[in-house]
Amino acid sequence: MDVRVENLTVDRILHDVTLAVGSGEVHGIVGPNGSGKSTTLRCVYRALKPLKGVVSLGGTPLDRLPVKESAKALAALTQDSHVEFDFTVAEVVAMGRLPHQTGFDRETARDREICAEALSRVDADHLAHRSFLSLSGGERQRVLIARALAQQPKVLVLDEPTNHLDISHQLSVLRLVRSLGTTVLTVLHDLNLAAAHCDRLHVLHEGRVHTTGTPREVLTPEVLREVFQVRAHVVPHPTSGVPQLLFEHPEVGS
Ligand SMILES: Nc1ncnc2c1ncn2[C@@H]1O[C@H](COP(=O)(O)OP(=O)(O)OP(=O)(O)O)[C@@H](O)[C@H]1O
Repeated sequence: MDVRVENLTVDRILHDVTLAVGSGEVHGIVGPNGSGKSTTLRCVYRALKPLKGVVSLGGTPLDRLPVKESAKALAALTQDSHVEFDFTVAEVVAMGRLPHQTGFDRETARDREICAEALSRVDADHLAHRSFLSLSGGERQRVLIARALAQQPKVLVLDEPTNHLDISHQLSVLRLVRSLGTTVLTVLHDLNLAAAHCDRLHVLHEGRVHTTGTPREVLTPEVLREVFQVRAHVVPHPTSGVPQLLFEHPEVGS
């Protein structure tokens, strides 16, 4: 299922943001703090109604898609994905199945199987009976990713999914996300991870799309200087060839 964002405008925050994610592609949104990345995602997962512009899922504008349908199609891991009450991890992941259930439906054996598999994919099956609130930041993040996977969405929207994760889990979560074959739109702060794991990147700057393209097209010293105000060397990764950035220390050559 493809995602189209056209001329998205949110009062004083986003200005005519347009981007498209092809079905099954993994796209990253990158940009400095406050550039509008989370606000763009909020419009996609329907937490925010734009002043102007349209978000479409599979060619249908969100305002013509019943909430239940978009909840089935799209899962979001957000900066506000909080769990307030003392649920167990298994209960939190089971919430991912709710859009697929109706009325007084009870959880089926298949639901439980899907949830167990989702937990196992993020290396968290051993946490199933723990209280969610007792988990570390990284463990919580993996459980919230499992909840999104349990939803079996066609589109995954992720706001900094590697937050709190150690390097091994950062890599395994991004590899997993890529292996799903699901359409993914993710905000990532780490530009090297974004280059390695995304098909295309959209660089946001002051609420506008500054540049869009493959990591090689987008992550140039010029864009990094103009948008992020850093000096960087771009070198090919020795095995994968994807661009990787080496940042210049501020006092070096300044
Ligand atoms: N509800 C709101 N009311 C007023 N300003 C807002 C609101 N939501 C976001 N903003 C502002 O809009 C700008 C963009 O915010 P957004 O969270 O989209 O940025 P971001 O690129 O995700 O930033 P970060 O990298 O720091 O997470 C920021 O200046 C933020 O303070």
